Amino acid sequence: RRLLEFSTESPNAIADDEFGTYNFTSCQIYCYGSLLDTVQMAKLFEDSKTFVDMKLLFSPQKTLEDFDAFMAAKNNTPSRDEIREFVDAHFGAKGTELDVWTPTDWIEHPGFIDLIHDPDLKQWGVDLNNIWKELGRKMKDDVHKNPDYYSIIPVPNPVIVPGGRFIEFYYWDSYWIIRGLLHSEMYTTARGMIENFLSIVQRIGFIPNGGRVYYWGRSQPPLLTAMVKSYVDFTKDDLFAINALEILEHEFEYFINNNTVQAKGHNLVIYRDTSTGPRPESYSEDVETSQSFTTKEAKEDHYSELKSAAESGMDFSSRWFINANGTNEGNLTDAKTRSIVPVELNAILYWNAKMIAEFHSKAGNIEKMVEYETKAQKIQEAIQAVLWNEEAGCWLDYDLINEKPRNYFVPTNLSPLWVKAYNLSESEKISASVLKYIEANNLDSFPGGVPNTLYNTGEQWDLPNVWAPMQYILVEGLDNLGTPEAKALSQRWGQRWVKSNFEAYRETLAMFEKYDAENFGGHGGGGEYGVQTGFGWSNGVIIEWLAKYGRQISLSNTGAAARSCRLITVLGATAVAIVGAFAGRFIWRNWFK
Ligand SMILES: OC[C@H]1O[C@H](O[C@H]2O[C@H](CO)[C@@H](O)[C@H](O)[C@H]2O)[C@H](O)[C@@H](O)[C@@H]1O
Repeated sequence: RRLLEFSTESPNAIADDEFGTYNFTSCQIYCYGSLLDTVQMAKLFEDSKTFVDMKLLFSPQKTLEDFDAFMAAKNNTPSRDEIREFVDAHFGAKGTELDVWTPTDWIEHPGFIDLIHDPDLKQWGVDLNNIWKELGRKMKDDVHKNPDYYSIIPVPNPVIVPGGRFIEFYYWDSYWIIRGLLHSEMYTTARGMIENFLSIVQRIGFIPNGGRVYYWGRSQPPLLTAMVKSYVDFTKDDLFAINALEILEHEFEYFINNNTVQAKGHNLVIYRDTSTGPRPESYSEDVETSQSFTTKEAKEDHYSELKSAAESGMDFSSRWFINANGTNEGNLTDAKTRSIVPVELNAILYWNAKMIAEFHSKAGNIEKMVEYETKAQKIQEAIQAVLWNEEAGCWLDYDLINEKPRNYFVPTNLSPLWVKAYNLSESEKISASVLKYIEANNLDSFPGGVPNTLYNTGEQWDLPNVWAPMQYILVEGLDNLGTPEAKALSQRWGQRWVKSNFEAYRETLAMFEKYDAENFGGHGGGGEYGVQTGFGWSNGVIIEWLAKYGRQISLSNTGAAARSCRLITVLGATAVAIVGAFAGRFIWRNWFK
């Protein structure tokens, strides 16, 4: 059963038989249509996202009427300056719907700071904890009163945003942000963000990619249940999870019902998108890459592949390219996201089913617990049968077009370790295979972290870029595996990531959205927008790992050696002083008395 039906009358109206209907009126302006096309193709702004984040000065209806009149008056061919005048007269500045917000539960000295020994890292922990105050955003009351005037999706509680051009919540980013907040003991802010997501599933049926109506056709890796689990692990508030169960099940079923495909006789899940047209926030960029396609259908397919890649969170990457030869070489026109079964999405859904089963067990709903354990079991079997690759010694994405595994490294190939989506009794064997895979792909040879792929295309989710969530999946996955070798590598990679992020911070006083695998302390680049700072998930991962490794990491051996020397000097001086005092007393007593 498809839970969500997209109404044909108004493509942005989402009718969900269990969770109500939600209609983004402002989608007529921000998601599709002639106004969006005219303005975005005029390229008025350096960043295409700027226009779709601007506030409407009049109702969507009046704006559209004025636009029709404007186009008629200009013979449907207005100049760039005339379009700019229209925009100036009808739109206000971007981001005015949000106030910077100091989280009310922010504290100056959360306990994790005391777990850090190195003084410079300790100060960095303090700085990172301070950054939450810069990334806090609260919606103005007017957003709730007049939502049609904005592209922002109204939510009840303030949020922590990623930073830079990303001034609204992002779905999967929020998982690492929330874990960071929990380590910073900001339980109310974390809970508020989770409640926003729960309210969104209730209103819309699923969680869009980010907090703007123009993301309405796509989600991101579904980590809401894991956010709830993190909150409960920190606060022991089981009731919070139990009360959320209906909504968590709904999100799980949404993915299963809308994204399932068949591979080798098993049900597995892919990324996909349900909207039409180019990405509103990168409109002209998508129109440009669509030029190589001649028919309207082919262009639409291309847009869907790009938006499905955005649903994966890895926009963009050679991971999603399938060229005519069935390999990953190519460019965005080769994107075939919907034909690739991604390891992590299936692993995350397995994890969701396990966590939902666990929450049902806490609630005493035994039948439901068994139901979700069974669902988890089925997904695990499918992952093992289709995605595990004995020859490579790792899990691999699966190409549905050429019916073959895609033997290209992506950190997500190891994501089943992170969520324990494998037969735990085989940990020793899997550990040996995976460590061989890591060696064979030379993954330990990069000073700045494990890159996202081994192929440099200039896209931001390719070599040499390294991303915090991916380091997290690798490091926590290897740690979970539990063998001494896997644990040792996990610790080394985790500590290296902390040191390399610190080096970048020491030089620039900034936290970056992505880093550079080839340069210790270097930040990332490439893709369709400049590298952003802030930055939610990078801060979250570092705070968690400062708490985890803070007692062990020292920034430099030189520093450690200097401190040891100082200690020896002090001890030596004390010893000399004591011996001297005894000698003095001896001489005084025996010679002078
Ligand atoms: O505007 C281009 C794209 O920007 C976003 O993607 C990137 O930033 C997100 C926020 O940090 C992150 O979740 C995503 O993984 C990044 O690739 C946005 O999510 C895309 O939909 C958008 O097209």
